Amino acid sequence: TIPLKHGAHRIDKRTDSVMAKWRGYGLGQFIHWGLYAIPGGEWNGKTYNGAAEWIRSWNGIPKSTYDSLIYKFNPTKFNPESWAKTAKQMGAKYVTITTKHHDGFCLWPSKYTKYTVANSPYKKDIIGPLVNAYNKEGIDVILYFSIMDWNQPGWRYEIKTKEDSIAFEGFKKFTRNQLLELLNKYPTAKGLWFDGTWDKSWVKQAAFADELEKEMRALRPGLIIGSRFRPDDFGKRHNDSNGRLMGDYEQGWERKIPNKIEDVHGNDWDCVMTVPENQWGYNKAWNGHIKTVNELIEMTAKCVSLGGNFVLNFGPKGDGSIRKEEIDLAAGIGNWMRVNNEAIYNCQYAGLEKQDWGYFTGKTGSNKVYMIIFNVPVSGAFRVKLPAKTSITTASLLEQPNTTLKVEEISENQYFIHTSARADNKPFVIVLDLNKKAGNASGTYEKAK
Ligand SMILES: COc1ccc([C@H]2[C@H](O)[C@H](O)[C@H](C)N2C)cc1
Repeated sequence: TIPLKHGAHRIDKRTDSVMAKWRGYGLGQFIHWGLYAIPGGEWNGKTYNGAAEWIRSWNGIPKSTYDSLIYKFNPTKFNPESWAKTAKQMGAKYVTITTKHHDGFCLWPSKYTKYTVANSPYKKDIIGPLVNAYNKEGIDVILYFSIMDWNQPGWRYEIKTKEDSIAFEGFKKFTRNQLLELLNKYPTAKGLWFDGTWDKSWVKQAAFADELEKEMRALRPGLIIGSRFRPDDFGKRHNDSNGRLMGDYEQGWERKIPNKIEDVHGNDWDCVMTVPENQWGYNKAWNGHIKTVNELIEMTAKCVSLGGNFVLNFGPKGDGSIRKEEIDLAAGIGNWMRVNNEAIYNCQYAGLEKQDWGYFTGKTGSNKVYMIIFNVPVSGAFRVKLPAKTSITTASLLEQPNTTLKVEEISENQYFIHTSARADNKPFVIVLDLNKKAGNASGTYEKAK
């Protein structure tokens, strides 16, 4: 291996209780909210074709015009309790909230810049009431923070001159100040979700980022920081130059889901997903394919079946209300989660061979395996293949626990589970009680060779 001073500092998954709780969340909510929600992807009757939260980078709106949107930020319909209730009803166990996106506008009254809610007509802190409202609903909060900050004069895409490096040193101090400010102002935040760390300037800051990460972890023991924060000695991100994961979980699954367990490389991970193809901030038009409740339930099941969490993004409007389509999706997902969340919460990769009818999830530390069914075979029988010396004690419908299902042994460790035809076309769950934990002895997946 290549000797690194600032590579991964931990080889395997974290084993502490804070991370174990994160591992079991299953379903989360992402909130992208800021000045970009005011234009909502359009300006002067023209539509911006990129992601709405990137509209400042479009030549359809002058940068100074965008920056003066701070004087229009007055979300009269902002109601943190109703946002938190929507997430609770959906079944989200954690929420990731943008404190500052790339445009540099801070949703908290930061002492280190004027470009915050404090200098908007709204005046008040947004992050504090959101953290409190979500925590009151029993939902943990992760703070999204963009290192790249288009509002900061000291930010540089690349450090070319002496002047650049002096300016960037000031920017690094500013960044550290804001991060410590966030951790001190919102002590119940469980983690930080970093973004905007791909620029040439930042990937040269291995030592600074390593020091800062250590300082934040010391300030907030148990803090969860993903793979997208710091570069290693050679500027490698997400995985260091020895292929080891930086941070506590893989953040690379953005709008994509792994297809097989080998793709996960034995890491913790979450998938952050947009409802349209690629819009995080509020976008009026919402062109193209808008994902349905069933699609989103299947994405949740697929993520949990491969040992990850699924985090669905909401883009509240500039006035602070959440659009009806998102409210309806949250309600639809919640209706399914209310009945079936036992197959999602505190479940992991079951270590069983994937079958066409859907996804296996395994209850952490138990012999229970769930079959989340999306494709009913024309035969009506659901194939299950178990490792050697593992057998099915009982099979039942999660929604009707006392109905045992017929289990037909086909051959050594292969079975057909039979169920009667179902009226609705909703995904459903079969629960298997096995005679011992599925997969390998530890029930968790061995690191990919
Ligand atoms: C360079 O292409 C990018 C960079 C950052 C993003 C941001 C999005 O604005 C959103 O915040 C997402 C989580 N993040 C990766 C999207 C595309």
